[in-house]
Amino acid sequence: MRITSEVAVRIRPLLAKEVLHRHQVCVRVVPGSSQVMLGSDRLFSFEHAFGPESSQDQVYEACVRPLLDTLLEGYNATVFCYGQTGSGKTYTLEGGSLGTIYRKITKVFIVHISYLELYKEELRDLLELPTVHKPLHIREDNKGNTGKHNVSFQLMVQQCVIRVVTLLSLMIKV
Ligand SMILES: Nc1ncnc2c1ncn2[C@@H]1O[C@H](COP(=O)(O)OP(=O)(O)OP(=O)(O)O)[C@@H](O)[C@H]1O
Repeated sequence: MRITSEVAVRIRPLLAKEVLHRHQVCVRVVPGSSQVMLGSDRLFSFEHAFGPESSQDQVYEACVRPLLDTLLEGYNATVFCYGQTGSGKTYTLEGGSLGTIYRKITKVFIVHISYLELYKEELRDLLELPTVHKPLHIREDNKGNTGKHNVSFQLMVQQCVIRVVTLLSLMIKV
């Protein structure tokens, strides 16, 4: 099996409260490149680098759209957001009035979507109403596989992302 991956970094704009507290921007995209400069002398390279002015569409076109084509060729694809709290993961997936993941919805088919967050050791169902908190547990079976109920956790996360991406591809092709 051949696995390829691309890493993109996105720098979000300062929030109003950060501006109010006179926080300073300490990282910037090197113009015309996919590198970011931390401070004045620490350079990091990525496959894609998006500055604070980047739009949801730009991120979508560069990072998600190409996966849909490979998905239709039969490959698996995963979009994974990683970052400290408040760094913009949710915004990138859902942000604005319609986010990267949802903005292409023009027609709805029968779809099954799982949307999970793994924070430290805690699993949260992000589609659950905020008023209904049902803790999910990661369990280990007698073979040492971790999972939620009988489903391999890794497989489950992979499947839910694939389902979302499949949904997007359906929506884009209609
Ligand atoms: N690219 C962006 N442009 C404008 N605002 C943004 C951007 N990215 C994030 N924000 C804003 O920053 C705040 C924090 O973002 P967000 O909630 O997406 O972070 P998060 O990484 O999902 O945090 P957590 O891990 O705590 O859920 C929000 O108010 C969001 O609207």
